[in-house]
Parts: sequence; C-alpha cells; structure tokens
Amino acid sequence: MALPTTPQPAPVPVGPNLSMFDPAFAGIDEYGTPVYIPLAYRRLLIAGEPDAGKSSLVNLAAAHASLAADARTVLFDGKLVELGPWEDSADEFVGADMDHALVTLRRLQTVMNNRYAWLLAHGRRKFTRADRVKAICSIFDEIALYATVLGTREQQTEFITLFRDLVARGRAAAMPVIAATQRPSIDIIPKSLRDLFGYRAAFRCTSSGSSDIILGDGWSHAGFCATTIRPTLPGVCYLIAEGGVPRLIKVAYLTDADIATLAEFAAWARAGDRTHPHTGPTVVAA
Ligand SMILES: Nc1ncnc2c1ncn2[C@@H]1O[C@H](COP(=O)(O)OP(=O)(O)OP(=O)(O)O)[C@@H](O)[C@H]1O
Repeated sequence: MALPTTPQPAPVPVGPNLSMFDPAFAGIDEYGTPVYIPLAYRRLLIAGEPDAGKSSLVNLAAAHASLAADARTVLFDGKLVELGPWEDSADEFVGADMDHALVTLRRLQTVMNNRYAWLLAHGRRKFTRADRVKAICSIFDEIALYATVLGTREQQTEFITLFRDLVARGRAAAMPVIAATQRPSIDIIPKSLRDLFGYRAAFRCTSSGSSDIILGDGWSHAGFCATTIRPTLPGVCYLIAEGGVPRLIKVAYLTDADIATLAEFAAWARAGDRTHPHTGPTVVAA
C-alpha cells in the first residue's frame, strides 16, 4: 500500500529554464515553510550588523539573477569578494571606483528611460515575462561605501540621486534592484528611500532604532525587532513584504564551493547568450 505523501510546492526550475520572473528561493520560516521572493517586480533591501549573514541572501539573489535565462546582472561591490564570483556572468562589475559606478548608473538610467519610452509608445505600463525582454538586475553590496565613503561629495550626491531613480522607476521597466548595507542608519537609508523597497530583510541589529529603519517605524514595539536575533544564529532575519507583517526566516546558505559551482555554470550559460543575435544585446555595453 502506498504511503500518503505530503503535497510539495511546484519546484522552481534551475539553469536555462529559470526566469527572473520566477520567485527566488530565500529560505524557510519558523514553521519550516519555504519562503520565496518575487525579485522581478520588487526591490529588496538587506541590512544588518557585520557578520549577521547578509551575504547569504545577497548571494541567493545573485545566483537567481545570474542563472535566470531572461536576466542580465550589473554588480556593484566595493569589497569585490562578495559578488566577485558572479563577475564572469555579469554585464558590468563595479568595484571601489566611483567614476565607474556613476558611468554605469547613468547608462542604466538611459536604458530605463528608453524602456519607459517603449512602454509609452505601446500603451503599456510595465514589462511582463511574455515580452521576452531581459530583466536587468542591479545588485549593490554596501551602498554606504558609494553613498558616503568613495569619491567627492558631489559624486556621492549624484550616486544617491541615480540610485534612488533606479530604485523608484526600475520596477515597471524590469530593472529590479537589490541593495545591502551593514549601516542601517537614517543617513544611508532615509525613510523615503526605504519605503521604495517592497521587500526588506533585517538581519541582527544593535539597536531597535536600526531595526525599525529597515522594517518600518513601530515594528520593534510590536515585537518584531532584529536585536532579538541571537548572534549565534547568522542567516536569520526578519523579512517584511510590502503591506505585510515581518516573518522570521532562516536564509538558505550557499557555501563558497556552491557559489563557485553555480557561478561557473552561470558564466558558461551567459557566454554564448551575450553574443546571440536573438537574445538581445549586452545591455550596458558601450
Ligand atoms: N544563512 C546562513 N546559515 C548559516 N550560517 C551562515 C548563514 N549566513 C552566514 N552564515 C555564517 O556567518 C558568517 C558571516 O556571514 P556573512 O559574511 O554573510 O555576514 P555579513 O552580514 O554579510 O557580514 P559583512 O557585513 O561583514 O559582510 C559566514 O561566514 C557564515 O559562516
């Protein structure tokens, strides 16, 4: 006699059949339920103190975008080592170089403007999976580095303006943004910027104020505070979705070996794709 089986969620395809419009696997919640994030139409903010495990979520998102057949990636990583493994499959990789960051952001803005012009000309409001337009996923690991450390004050201001524009308008143009910071403070993430991110992950924080800066005002008083996450539990965070209640989740962990394997496959898959006449030009190429 066959044993009764527990219904399983439909598996998300991997490799060439994976789409940026498929939800990205993030981990499990406290009841063991799988948690997915729809990256294509959302923007994801990841914040918390050093060593809280932010890079596990950054890498999951980078893996999803790098492996998705209908996506291109633009990576900003001043530390080089967090997103570095994904460089070979990226259209552009920006290190600790403010000039390069600004040139790349200006190009992304131009692409975004062109996409909006196309939408207007076709009487449309947003791109969908059916349009077969490549999503362009920009990932920033340590926005504070570009917003407050590198370059001149004028360049930092321009960076913040361009970054904010990409976050604000990228969604309908299929240009999602994922940004991480270990400095959840009001100067790096003002409320008006925070509220543009439909998904926000608060890893362990040192103060309830920092936790609220990520999740939203009042959540720490309501019992959802990232200071309560134990330091011995890296990779645990509160994840809030637009209009929802924070969920405690354990982010899935990719080891360095996993990342190397996936990144190698992504680079191999993209190598032919970039030059293929029917799959679109390299988006931020000169
Ligand atoms: N999801 C996870 N599950 C289990 N362990 C994890 C997880 N995420 C991170 N860790 C462990 O915690 C350590 C620190 O994590 P990580 O480097 O991701 O922190 P971080 O918040 O990105 O730090 P920083 O801001 O300094 O870059 C890792 O080396 C790893 O051992």
